[in-house]
Amino acid sequence: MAKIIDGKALAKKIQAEISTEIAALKHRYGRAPGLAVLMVGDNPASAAYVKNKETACHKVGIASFGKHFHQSITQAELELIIDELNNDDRVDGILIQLPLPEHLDAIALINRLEPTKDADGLHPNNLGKLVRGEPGLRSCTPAGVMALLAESQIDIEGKNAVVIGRSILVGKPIALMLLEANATVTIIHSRTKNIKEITRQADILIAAIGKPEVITSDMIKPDTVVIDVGINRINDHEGKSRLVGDVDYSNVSEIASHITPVPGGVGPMTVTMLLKNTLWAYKSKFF
Ligand SMILES: NC(=O)C1=CN([C@@H]2O[C@H](COP(=O)(O)OP(=O)(O)OC[C@H]3O[C@@H](n4cnc5c(N)ncnc54)[C@H](OP(=O)(O)O)[C@@H]3O)[C@@H](O)[C@H]2O)C=CC1
Ligand SMILES: Nc1nc(=O)c2c([nH]1)NC[C@@H]1CN(c3ccc(C(=O)N[C@@H](CCC(=O)O)C(=O)O)cc3)C=[N+]21
Repeated sequence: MAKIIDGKALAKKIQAEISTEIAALKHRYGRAPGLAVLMVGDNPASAAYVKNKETACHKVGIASFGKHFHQSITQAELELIIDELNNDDRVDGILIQLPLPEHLDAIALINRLEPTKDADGLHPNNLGKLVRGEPGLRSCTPAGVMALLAESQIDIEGKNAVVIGRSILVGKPIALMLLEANATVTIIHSRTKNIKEITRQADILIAAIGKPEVITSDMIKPDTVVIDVGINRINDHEGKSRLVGDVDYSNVSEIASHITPVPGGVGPMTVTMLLKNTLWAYKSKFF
């Protein structure tokens, strides 16, 4: 049976550290760190996630400048709001909740963010720093995955790491971080052939696909470390809605060496890294 990598527990531990650090710094600097989350429309999954972030901000002492806009907001209106937040000294981090409605150009909005306030690490400046191995704001989910591997004392150097998914938000930055940690990295995507042959070579397998339970136990070799980034809402046999990952947890956990559950794995770490990035941006203003 695989060891369960407990993301909820690690998130709690790191959030307690963040909270202590903020309590000390806010007196010295005269204000708390601030995070603005921009959400457009009412995608229920996004709404739940935004709420989680606000609760977490409140817990650690980060001021929340959350803004929720109607589906019909225009590109120009959002650009103006981003400019205002870029110039607002109380705001250290800004996150644009993705995906945005079709009529909006997400890339143009991300490019407009002040890179030092890009709490999600998606601005080209920050992704460029990641590619070059320079310090900078790192994407939250990938940073959360790396923190989980470190906490579980998983050896990365020289290991075969296979990442399934190549999005800018998750797959690509995870692959780069694993490379930075000296893994031999393979990226699988929807056009990859013979996927199972590749996943069976993995010492570390990261699933970031967005399809429920598609990674099955025949796709991995025994003792693989399995990190499940996927968050999928499905209806079970009784018609009840529940969250599952991209990994068939019950079967894969029989043969993997370590595995992250969904919920309680990568998700809580994403929120925690967002808080950590906001604190980092705040501190870099004063140091
Ligand atoms: N736990 C967390 O904190 C977070 C979880 N998520 C979850 O992670 C998952 C991935 O998110 P995201 O990266 O944004 O999703 P995207 O849809 O942007 O990317 C999915 C990737 O998976 C690839 N893919 C799709 N189907 C297959 C397949 N059958 N075989 C191989 N590759 C495939 C796609 O390939 P191609 O590029 O060729 O289309 C693409 O690169 C989602 O479930 C999302 O909800 C996301 C962010 C944070
Ligand atoms: N710009 C941007 N950055 C993101 O990082 C981003 C985004 N947009 N859009 C949507 C996805 C999705 N995502 C999640 C983060 C945490 C949980 C999370 O906390 N999940 C809990 C469960 C939550 C529940 O029960 O509903 C868990 O897995 O234990 C889920 C999903 C971040 N995303």
